[in-house]
Amino acid sequence: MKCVIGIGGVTNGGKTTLTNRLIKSLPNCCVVHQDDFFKKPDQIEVGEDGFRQWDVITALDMESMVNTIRGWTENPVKFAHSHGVNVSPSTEVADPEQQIHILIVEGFLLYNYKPLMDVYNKCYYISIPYEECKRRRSTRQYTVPDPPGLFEGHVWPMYLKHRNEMVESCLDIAYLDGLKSKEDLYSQVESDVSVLGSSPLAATARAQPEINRTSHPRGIRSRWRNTQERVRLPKEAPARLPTVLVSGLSRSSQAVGSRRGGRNPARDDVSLPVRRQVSASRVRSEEITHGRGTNQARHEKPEASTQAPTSGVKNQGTADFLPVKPRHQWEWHSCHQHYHSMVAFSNYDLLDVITGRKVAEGHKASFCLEDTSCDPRGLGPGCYDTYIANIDCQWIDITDVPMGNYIIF
Ligand SMILES: Nc1ncnc2c1ncn2[C@@H]1O[C@H](COP(=O)(O)OP(=O)(O)O)[C@@H](O)[C@H]1O
Ligand SMILES: NC(=O)c1ccc[n+]([C@@H]2O[C@H](COP(=O)(O)O)[C@@H](O)[C@H]2O)c1
Repeated sequence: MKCVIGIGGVTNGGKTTLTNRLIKSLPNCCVVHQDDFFKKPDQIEVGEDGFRQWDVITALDMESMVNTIRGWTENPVKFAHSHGVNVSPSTEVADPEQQIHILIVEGFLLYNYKPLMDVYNKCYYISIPYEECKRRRSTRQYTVPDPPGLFEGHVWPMYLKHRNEMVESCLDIAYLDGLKSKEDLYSQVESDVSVLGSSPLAATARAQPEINRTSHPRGIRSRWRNTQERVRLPKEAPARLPTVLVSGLSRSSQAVGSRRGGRNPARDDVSLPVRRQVSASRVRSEEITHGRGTNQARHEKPEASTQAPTSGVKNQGTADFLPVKPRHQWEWHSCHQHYHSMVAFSNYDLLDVITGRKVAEGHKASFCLEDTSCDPRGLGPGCYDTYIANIDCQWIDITDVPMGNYIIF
């Protein structure tokens, strides 16, 4: 029986500490650290904000990480041997399917990479508040030290962005409060894991004294994904789908494309990211024009509003990024004074910079996505489209938002 446990969470939340404690007590337990898959500094892009973009998925060699996890899935005993992990003697001889094998995958961006989403039998996510995170981070030495302002300007905004995306992905995640003591966090996870020991498949593992089988609250068992299912990983590295880059921040869209001009049988599967950070720019109180009064009309600009910043959308993939709707179905938007080929491309909300709480909601922004630089049909590979900030109807109503520091997501 194989079981993959994800220990995800904010930087310095205590992921490594918890993982190290677990591997000491769990039988036949291997670990994959996401940090080991960071690309070299010269391969990390520098954003418009001047910071190296360490906290985005493209800073990591995720294909290599998937391959490593696949290696464990295919032969956990061999994997354990090659990683210096002792396996219990009975495991050496018995049918591997009748033994417990655990893999802990630990990292800050575990649940934002589609090929890995189905891999976990159990997902944990550790959070700590902004001030504590900043404090812990200030004492940490990474291979490349943090330049001044990186935490506030890049690390934390990216954490909020990815956490929001993760929440929207509806993965079944158990949230852990990283302010709890190290021992409390360990006990909480260990009591979940001990459920494994009571599974009929784990009969042989029951004899192992190092699993402390504490009683567990009702219902926890059902929160485990079926560990008898085989861990699913893509057979090959994911195809290079059209990927779009917005304002220097990239994330794979889940779009399936075709060669330019060709038929695209999967067009209706094109699912665009509905939420995208357009910039980590801070909306300072003095930048917000405050006026009272409400204005609920959908396309009427309220007295107090802030405008979404300019966003550039670039197709970084190798296939076309095409609208789902044919041209005759595109809608004329009088507010923007142009046609829209897709209803909802992005959604800008205003979040409190520290708590990440949504304080004001922008409406869904639709786009027509035509090449600014190349051909006027969709976005070809390497082409981009720009939506400048002064295009109307990209505002967020901040009439009822108190003065403060916010991020537009
Ligand atoms: N539960 C906890 N309470 C207080 N400090 C903790 C806790 N867990 C970890 N730490 C401390 O926080 C720092 C970061 O921990 P680490 O496990 O390396 O975090 P991560 O792997 O999530 O980046 C370390 O100094 C560690 O000792
Ligand atoms: N390991 C490295 O090479 C390296 C370099 C620069 C920054 N980082 C930082 O590592 C963090 C993720 O790791 P932790 O979750 O262990 O803190 C990211 O926030 C990133 O900024 C790592």
